[in-house]
Amino acid sequence: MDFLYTCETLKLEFPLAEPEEAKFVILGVPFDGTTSFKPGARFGPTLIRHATLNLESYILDYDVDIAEFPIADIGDVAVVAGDPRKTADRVMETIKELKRVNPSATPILLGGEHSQTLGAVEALKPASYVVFDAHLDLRESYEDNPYNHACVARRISELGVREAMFGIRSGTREEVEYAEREGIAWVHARDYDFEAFVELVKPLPEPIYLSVDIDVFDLSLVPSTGTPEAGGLGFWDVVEAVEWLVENKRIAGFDIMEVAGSELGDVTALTAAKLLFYFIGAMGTRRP
Ligand SMILES: N=C(N)NCCCCNCCCN
Ligand SMILES: [Mn+2]
Ligand SMILES: [Mn+2]
Repeated sequence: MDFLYTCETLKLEFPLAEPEEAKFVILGVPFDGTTSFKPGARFGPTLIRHATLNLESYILDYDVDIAEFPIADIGDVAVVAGDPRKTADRVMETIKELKRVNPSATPILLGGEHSQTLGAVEALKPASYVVFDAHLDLRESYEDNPYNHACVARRISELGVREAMFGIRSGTREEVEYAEREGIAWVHARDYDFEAFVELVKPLPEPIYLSVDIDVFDLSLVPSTGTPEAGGLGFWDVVEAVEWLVENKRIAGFDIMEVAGSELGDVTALTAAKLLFYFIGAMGTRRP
């Protein structure tokens, strides 16, 4: 099928399913219009797809081959350069189009700036937002733009979506106060462990939108992300949390955002691609 706002790009190498029949539908969002530190998020989706070429589709610890799952790749959203709100509108429209033809599809966004998660959340209307991120992203506005990536969790919270955040190690006093006022739970990267995660997400209403800002990982794993921060989580920390959510909660959608770089084979994209495979593997083998 044709979507109004997508364009062709490098696709995954798997035998791909049509979006109408797929269980997983990948959509790239190559937007980097509000990046303030390191550039390159516009290359994120292409870098992740390319990085998948390095990976086996068979997942050893699950004994599953994700190439056997119905996965569609509908390409990238045609971005409105420099305008995060208009681009997020296109993300929203694209996901709505998809859900009209395939209500049971799980959309997977590959970014691109975290600002674009807002469009996916607006389309899917989850009850809760679980996010792995170095940053609180709770600013009212940043650099004169309320749709800057540093504001995305604030905009989502204003929609009445419950939030829980993990791996945090950067924010302002105002953001911390906002979280406190609104009852938004967050766990500092220093205090993160699996038990703390389960305790906070267990009571959250479903369905859940799960967002991984790649900068949640220690910067050794994601050196090219736009606003890297030392002291982050390890790879298996996040995989284990994803596995718990997939097993125990209904997932409305998933994303891996803030992947950036300027060279194929970038470490950051390799981290993202591996996480993508684990998410699909875990979802594809969950108990019905
Ligand atoms: N969500 C984000 N990526 N936020 C990062 C915002 C950039 C804050 N730099 C502040 C630097 C002060 N000297
Ligand atoms: Mn971040
Ligand atoms: Mn973020």
